Amino acid sequence: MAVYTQVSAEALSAFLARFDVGALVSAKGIAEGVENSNYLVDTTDARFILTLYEKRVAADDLPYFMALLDHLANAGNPVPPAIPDRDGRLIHELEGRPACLIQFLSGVSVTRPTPTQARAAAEAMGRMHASLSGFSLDRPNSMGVETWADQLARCGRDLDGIEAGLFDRLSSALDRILSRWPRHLATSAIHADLFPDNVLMLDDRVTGLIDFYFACTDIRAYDVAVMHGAWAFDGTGRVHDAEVGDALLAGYQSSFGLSDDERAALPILAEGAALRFLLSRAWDWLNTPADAMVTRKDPLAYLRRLDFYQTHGATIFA
Ligand SMILES: Nc1ncnc2c1ncn2[C@@H]1O[C@H](COP(=O)(O)OP(=O)(O)OP(=O)(O)O)[C@@H](O)[C@H]1O
Ligand SMILES: N[C@@H](CCO)C(=O)O
Repeated sequence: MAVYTQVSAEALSAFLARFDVGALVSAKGIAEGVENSNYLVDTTDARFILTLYEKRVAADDLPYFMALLDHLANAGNPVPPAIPDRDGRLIHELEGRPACLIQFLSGVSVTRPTPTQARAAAEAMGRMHASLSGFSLDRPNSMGVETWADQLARCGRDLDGIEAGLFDRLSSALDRILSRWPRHLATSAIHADLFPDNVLMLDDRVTGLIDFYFACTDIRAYDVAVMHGAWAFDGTGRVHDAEVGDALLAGYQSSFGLSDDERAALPILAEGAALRFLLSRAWDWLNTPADAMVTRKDPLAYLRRLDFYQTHGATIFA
């Protein structure tokens, strides 16, 4: 569940009174998501998402995220901008937390994307990248390549409790990735976490790209690599779905495209993306009690992707 901070009806009514959005009708906590507290809020005028930012989202980063969403929404991308209050403010405080009232988008996230849905989602990512060429704000990637050595070190030999030999395997994977990382490729603002649960769809149409709280400046083609790892495998990471992977690349190509250098770098970018999610999941695995309310995500599902990309990356991205 993801409602860490309870909001009283009184506090919510007073909060909504700062906006031109009508009066409170109902508010329900949303179970999905693990990072922030989200509520579905209905008013006499419309439906909204209320997000209270918990500890993983730094309040100082919110202006960047909100500017990015605003830029993308103005360029016609299906992303949910924050609603300004009567004074034009986007970022507020509620129940002691930074909070934003966000446009509600219809659609549901798919759990097992079809090739057609994957193609549509990657097309939407390509259009987003096209819109970001004029976006000038910067945010370093807090989970980027420069952080992986520290993340590996802080997990340390505890990794071997997840799987025997894991620390050594990841140390050599990291060496391999760092020595080949394509630092020369074009950078841009990227989403950096465009998993199926962050894409809302109605049938085969993308109605929303959400959860921009890892967005940052990084190698643009890395966004494609993250998406490939998240979409083109089953949840365990054991089964690679080549049709979905090919559809993703075709969709991205049709709306934005990869240069020859970017395409050639996809295998190592995909290894890096697999290591990034492996490390964050492993840290959470080691530091979240097994009986916590939040479901821990399996780090080994990303070890399997890492192995797959090391063995087959050059072939599948050829
Ligand atoms: N703008 C929106 N319109 C409609 N539904 C939304 C919107 N934003 C979020 N949601 C719903 O709330 C859920 C949680 O949102 P989100 O993924 O942003 O949460 P999070 O806690 O940051 O999660 P994560 O674990 O994915 O980082 C989504 O799965 C979706 O169902
Ligand atoms: N999408 C991430 C969690 C949020 O970053 C994962 O599945 O590990």
